[in-house]
Amino acid sequence: MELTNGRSFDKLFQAHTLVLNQSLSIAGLMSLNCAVELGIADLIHSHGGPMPLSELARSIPIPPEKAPSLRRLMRLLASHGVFAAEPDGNSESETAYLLTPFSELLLTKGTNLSAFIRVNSDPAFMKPWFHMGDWFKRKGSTPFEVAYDGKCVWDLTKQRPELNDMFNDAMSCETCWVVKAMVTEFPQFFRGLKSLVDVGGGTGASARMVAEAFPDVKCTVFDLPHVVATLPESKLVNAVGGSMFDSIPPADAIFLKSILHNWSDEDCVKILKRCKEAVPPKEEGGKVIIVDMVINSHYPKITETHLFYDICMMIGLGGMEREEHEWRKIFNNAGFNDYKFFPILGVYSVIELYP
Ligand SMILES: C[S@@+](CC[C@H](N)C(=O)[O-])C[C@H]1O[C@@H](n2cnc3c(N)ncnc32)[C@H](O)[C@@H]1O
Ligand SMILES: O=c1cc(-c2ccc(O)cc2)oc2c(O)c(O)ccc12
Repeated sequence: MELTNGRSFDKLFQAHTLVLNQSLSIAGLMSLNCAVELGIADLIHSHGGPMPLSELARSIPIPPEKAPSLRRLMRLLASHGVFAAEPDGNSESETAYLLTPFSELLLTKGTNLSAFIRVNSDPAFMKPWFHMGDWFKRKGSTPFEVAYDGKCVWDLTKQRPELNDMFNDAMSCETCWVVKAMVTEFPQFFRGLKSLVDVGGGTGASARMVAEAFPDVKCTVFDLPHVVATLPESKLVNAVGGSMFDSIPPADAIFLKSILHNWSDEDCVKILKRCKEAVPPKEEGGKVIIVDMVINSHYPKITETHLFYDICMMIGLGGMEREEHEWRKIFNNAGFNDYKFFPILGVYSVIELYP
């Protein structure tokens, strides 16, 4: 038959479902962003137990006629595991909502990932996605640069402080979460160090966490001058402005989290050469600690996240996510022949390079 082209009707409708599903996947991200804007996770948390929809509607608060829309929003979010839904014990027709491990990561108290959701659903940061097709047909640059008249992320954030703050807050909330896990569960990476420089350390979140957990380690955050200029005075960490392509302040260890995936292979080699100049030899405890992604195919959700990030790096920064053999090539080209991969932090691996 013409329509099925030899395929079963079921197969055809599975494909049809996938096309419709993918073409509306924005509903997932933007509904999540809406939940962040409305502070729904905090409201359920303050309620202290399963929260009936009507109470949630009153606490946001929303006009009564929007309650059915809130029910639809919560139904989608619950189907994605953001919240859990159960029948309300006091009313047959109502549903009550609870937090899940996902929405616990949205609570403002503590380390939360709300700023990360906000940046990825912000119109200014979404704009480059609309220029992807156009960019493919041209030479050079990135979709971000096509969207912003040749400006890269760092040019735009330098020019627009509100975007600088939004980007840095997003990076730092996510990093706090990861580095907190690292210092508590894997302290061996930092033990014995006398000094550490967090290169591209943004708001200094990682450096502060390491300094708090290891008071003997002198911690420095090194980033572009316009980023370092926004940091408050701190007794805990030094802040140094500059470019990692020029020179990096010396230390026992250089820490690079979510830096190298922003850059091309050639730029990564340049950065790592500067890192090598900044640390003492392995025998004296020198090392570079990288926290970044290594594409693998062990867990489908992790692999999918790596591939999403890879495209995000392509549109935003001209960077990429890499497989282990691609990382090895970069390390060797930068003069590091001794390194170890530790796939221990979910989507992230820790990689130690020894000079
Ligand atoms: C994706 S963010 C990562 C921030 C932080 N390491 C984290 O994981 O949250 C990249 C950082 O690199 C910084 N950066 C960009 N170009 C740089 C350069 N040439 N020298 C130093 N830092 C740079 C940016 O300002 C930004 O803070
Ligand atoms: O999660 C992100 C998002 C970006 C990003 C998104 C959209 C743009 O137009 C530019 C950048 O950049 C990131 C990044 O550089 C990083 O190292 C980690 C996460 C993200």
